[in-house]
Amino acid sequence: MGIILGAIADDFTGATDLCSTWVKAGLRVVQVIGIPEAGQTPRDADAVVIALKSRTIPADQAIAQSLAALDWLNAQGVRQVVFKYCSTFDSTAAGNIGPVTDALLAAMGQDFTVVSPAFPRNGRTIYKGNLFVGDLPLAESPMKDHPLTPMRDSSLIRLMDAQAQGRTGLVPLQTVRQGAPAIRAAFEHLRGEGFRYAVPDAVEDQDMIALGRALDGMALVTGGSAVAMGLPANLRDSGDLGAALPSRLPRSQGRAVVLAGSCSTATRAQIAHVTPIWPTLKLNLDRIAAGEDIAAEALEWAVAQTGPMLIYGSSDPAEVAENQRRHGTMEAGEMMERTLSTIARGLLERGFARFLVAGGETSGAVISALGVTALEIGPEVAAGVPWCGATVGERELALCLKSGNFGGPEMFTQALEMLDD
Ligand SMILES: Nc1ncnc2c1ncn2[C@@H]1O[C@H](COP(=O)(O)OP(=O)(O)O)[C@@H](O)[C@H]1O
Ligand SMILES: O=C(O)[C@@H](O)C(=O)COP(=O)(O)O
Repeated sequence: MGIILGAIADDFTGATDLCSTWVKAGLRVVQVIGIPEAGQTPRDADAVVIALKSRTIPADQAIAQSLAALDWLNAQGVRQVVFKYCSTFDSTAAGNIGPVTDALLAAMGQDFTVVSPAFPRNGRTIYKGNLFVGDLPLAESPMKDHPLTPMRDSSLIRLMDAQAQGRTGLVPLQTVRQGAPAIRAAFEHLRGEGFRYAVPDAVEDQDMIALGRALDGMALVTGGSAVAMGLPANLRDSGDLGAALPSRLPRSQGRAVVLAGSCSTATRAQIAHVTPIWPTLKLNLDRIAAGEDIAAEALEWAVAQTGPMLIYGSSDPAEVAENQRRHGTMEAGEMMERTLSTIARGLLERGFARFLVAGGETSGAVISALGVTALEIGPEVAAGVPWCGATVGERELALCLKSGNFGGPEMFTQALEMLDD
């Protein structure tokens, strides 16, 4: 039948989140790391998700990478493309969600799309065009202190106005609740009025399902993983899907480590949970910046430990702000990502085979350093966080890429217990 759905994800945790959504909906999904070679086509896949690390890079580079990913997806003959970004609309002041959306629309010859980061199951809801994280508006949530993409406005309409070229209109909850035909009519109305993007309100999964129905035939869809929830049903109706394969836990033997670069409230709670029960090592950014070989020190420490362990850079907002003041915002982030990546590579060489990586940017850096090119999506540890399998050389690895914001406090231990054999 061939690949029907394609997605371009702006980070690696976001890509696995989307893959997991589609696997649960019965699609056969392949996640590829970066843009595959021109002639390289995954077999037996209904959907391919291309994981980029384009969330915080300069907008022109994010556009170029996204357009190259689109070219590859088009060559596979996909019918619909999802541009997957974060359910908390993580973006820098300069973009990249707006500029990439505009570039994809132009390249696809389209003039209208949806903007829907809502993810009700993880507490991301949209009401009157404002994004909420749990009980708090986005700008009052811990996302206001994100190291690279601090979110200081909750209005998706204003955020899009600031980033994108066209106008953004609202599809209110009352309309969404009337179902797919009413949502479609609202899209047509907005489009007729010259709007280029529609933000539909959504507070429950049923809103996402109705929205998914209304998106049947829309060439480009943009948003979080939940916007893609309803899309497989459209394909199933048309009889275009192959038989679903059961997802399975990765078969990997080897030692386990959690590598955390996320500084989110959720990740810091997960770190606090394992600190009394696991060996833990915190990396010091000042020492990294001073050129000390922190990675070598960490590797020596890791091989001397027994059982699962945690190596992390994560700090609270005050320490992150101080590090950024001393070393620069992007520089501090990159130094920590580089160090965690070097450690990951060293651990792989020392027989570690189970890696849980906390943080989207961090996962991008670590997975690339491990030489992983594709992921097989397995069962979920928490909503949006699946275990994944990957082959590197002759080795089978188990990888869990955890979005900074996802998972309860016990998630690290729960994840590794799932693999115990
Ligand atoms: N102590 C620290 N000081 C400054 N930046 C840090 C520190 N620890 C980690 N970082 C950086 O913060 C960023 C966290 O982003 P990310 O990995 O995407 O996490 P999340 O999934 O929570 O968004 C990374 O670039 C990481 O290197
Ligand atoms: O949509 C989401 O929240 C996630 O899929 C996501 O994009 C994760 O990004 P990070 O929080 O930076 O890991």
